[in-house]
Amino acid sequence: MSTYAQELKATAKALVAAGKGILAIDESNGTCNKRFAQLSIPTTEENRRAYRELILTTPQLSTYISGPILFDETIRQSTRNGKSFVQVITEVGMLPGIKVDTGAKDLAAHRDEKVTEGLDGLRERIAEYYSMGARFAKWRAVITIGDGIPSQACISVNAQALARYAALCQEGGLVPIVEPEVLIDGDHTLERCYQVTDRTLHAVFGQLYAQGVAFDQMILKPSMVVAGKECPQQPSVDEVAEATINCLRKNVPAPVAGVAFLSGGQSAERSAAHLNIMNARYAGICPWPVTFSYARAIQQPALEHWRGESQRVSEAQQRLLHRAKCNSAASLGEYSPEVERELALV
Ligand SMILES: O=P(O)(O)OC[C@H]1O[C@](O)(COP(=O)(O)O)[C@@H](O)[C@@H]1O
Repeated sequence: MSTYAQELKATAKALVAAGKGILAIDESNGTCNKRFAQLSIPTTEENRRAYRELILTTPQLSTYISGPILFDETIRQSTRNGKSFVQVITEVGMLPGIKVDTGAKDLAAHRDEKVTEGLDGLRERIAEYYSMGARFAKWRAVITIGDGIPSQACISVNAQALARYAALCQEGGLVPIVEPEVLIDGDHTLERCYQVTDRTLHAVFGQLYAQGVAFDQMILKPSMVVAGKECPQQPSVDEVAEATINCLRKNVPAPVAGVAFLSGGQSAERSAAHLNIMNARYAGICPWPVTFSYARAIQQPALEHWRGESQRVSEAQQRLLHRAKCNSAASLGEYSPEVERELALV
């Protein structure tokens, strides 16, 4: 048992407390710059810092957000006035998180498949992040659906790495967020996504068990069971919610502290609607809280409004808070068109 067991249990519980979710702002510089470039925002370190300051200083953010996940560059940054971001986060009662993987790289001998790297030196990096104030971590594995893929090799190596990362985190006092993302890219059906998610979660929990990871001290960050973006038969919100809950109930052990979804390229409204039905209809039969850990589905409207202009910060923050509030409502099964429309009244 980890010497941090009690602390890890308390942290994991706090991350998925009722009405709260996790805010993923851990885009690597490459991904953050890509999002900036799409909106013609100059891709500088100062703009990344200013954007993260906008997010982290949003008034009332902690009403809906238990903790933000940061990137290595961000955890070392401060506000314009010199207050470290970690201090900004902890002062309002949120928990600082950190992405510790170093990215999904091409998997040798397997075309179009990826394996996530970052295990070398991870024990030492975890110790440093803990001493900086981080209390949870994240590692994302990527599973692609396509002709003849995913291979069992891709699923196995990613599941093994996720479990090695999770065990190291618990040893070092960080709650691991275990994120196996089945990508939405492609024209596959909902059924195919279900099969692949089922295989993936089965392998991931097999490895977590085999490597001694404590389920009540971790959070699962899965993708929802959806049809591929290019699939002509798009399922209804109800179908996605039902398939996703069925797949999770089949594979996720009851002691797991919580499930916090990624948004994976779904629209902001759609991600909230799916999460809402899962909670409104199925909360009673799920042994774990079901909430959000979105990046794009919370940030995108704020980023599109800000566009790098300092005079738009306050309105961008209103947009961010609105999405956080909508998803908080969805995590309670209380999201509605009225909640969605509230921003117009601000
Ligand atoms: O490719 P990167 O830079 O690791 O970023 C991937 C992003 O995907 C996420 O895991 C999920 O984000 P989405 O909710 O936008 O799908 C984020 O936490 C992370 O920022």
